[in-house]
Amino acid sequence: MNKKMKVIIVSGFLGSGKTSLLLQMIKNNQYEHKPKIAILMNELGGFNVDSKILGEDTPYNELLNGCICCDLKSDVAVQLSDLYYRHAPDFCIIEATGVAHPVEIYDACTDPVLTKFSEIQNITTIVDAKRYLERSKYTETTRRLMEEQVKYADIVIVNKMDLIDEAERIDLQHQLNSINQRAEMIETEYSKTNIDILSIKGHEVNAHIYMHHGITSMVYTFNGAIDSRAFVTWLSQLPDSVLRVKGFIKFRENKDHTVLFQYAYGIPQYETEVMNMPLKLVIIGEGLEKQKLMDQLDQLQFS
Ligand SMILES: Nc1nc2c(ncn2[C@@H]2O[C@H](COP(=O)(O)OP(=O)(O)OP(=O)(O)O)[C@@H](O)[C@H]2O)c(=O)[nH]1
Repeated sequence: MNKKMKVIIVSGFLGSGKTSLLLQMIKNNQYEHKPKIAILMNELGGFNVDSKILGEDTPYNELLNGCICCDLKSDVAVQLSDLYYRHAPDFCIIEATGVAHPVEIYDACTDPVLTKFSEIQNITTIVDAKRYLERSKYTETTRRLMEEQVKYADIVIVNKMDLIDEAERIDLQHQLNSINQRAEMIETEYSKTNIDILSIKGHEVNAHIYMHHGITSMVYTFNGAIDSRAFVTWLSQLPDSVLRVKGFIKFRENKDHTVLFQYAYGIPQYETEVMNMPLKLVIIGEGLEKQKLMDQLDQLQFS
C-alpha cells in the first residue's frame, strides 16, 4: 500500500501571511528529501488571487465561493481524493480562508473516505502580530475566532514582527502563551522560517465546533485601467469593517502592466505582475456595504 498523504492545515486570520508561508515552502523547498507537496486552497470569494501567485508547477485544487467550515465540508473529501489519486503527493497543505476555524477543517479531514489514504499531520496557525494585539476593535465573534485559531494550533507562526516593538512583542508572547502553551511558537517576518513544518506531528483534536463568523466577500471586475490617485483616495476612506482587499489592477499611468494589489490591516502593497491577469478585486469584511463599495468602484472605473 502507498504511504499515506499527510495533511497540514494552515489557518490564520485574513491577511496574516498564509500564502506567504506557502510560497516559502514551495518555492524554496528547503527540505532535504524534497517531498511532493500539493495545495488545497479555500477562498471566500469566487476568484482566487493566491492560486495565480503560486504558479503552475504545484498541484493544487481550490474550493471557491464559501468556507470549508460553513458549507464546503463535504467538498474537502472530493478535492483531497482528487489530489491524492492524480498526483500522489507526500503532503497536502490546506490553506484555509482567514475566517475558518481550524477544528472545523480538522473535522472535514477526518471523513472516513479520507482516512484510508491520508492523515492529519498538524495545524499551523499564522498570527498577524499587530492585528492580534488590537483584536479588541473587532466583534466578539471575530476576536474569539482569532484566539481559537491559536488555541488549537500545534505550530504558531507569529508573523509581521517588523510591525511591532519590543514591549508589544513581550505582551503578545504572554497573551499567546496564556491561550496555548503546548504549541511551537516561531516569530517571523514575511512568514520566513527555517523550521520544518512538514515534519512536526501535532496532537489529536477531540473538540467539535460550529462558529458562524458573519464575514462576507465580494468581487469587483474592472474593464480597464483606473486612475492611481483616485484609487489611493478610495483606499484611504475605507471603513475598518473592510478587513482585506486583494486582486489585480492596472493604472492609467502604466497601462501595459498588471499590478498585484494587497491590502491587509490598513497596509497597501503593490507588485508588478509579469503576466496578464483578470482585473478583479476581492474585498472581504465584517458587514460589508456591498452596494456602496460597488458604486464607489464604478466611479473609479468610469470617471
Ligand atoms: N510588513 C509585513 N507584511 C507582511 C508580512 N507577511 C506578509 N505581509 C503582507 O501581508 C499581506 C498578506 O499576506 P498573505 O501571505 O497574502 O496573507 P494571507 O494570510 O494568505 O491572506 P488571505 O488568505 O488573503 O487572508 C501581503 O501584502 C504580504 O506581503 C510581514 O511579516 N510583514
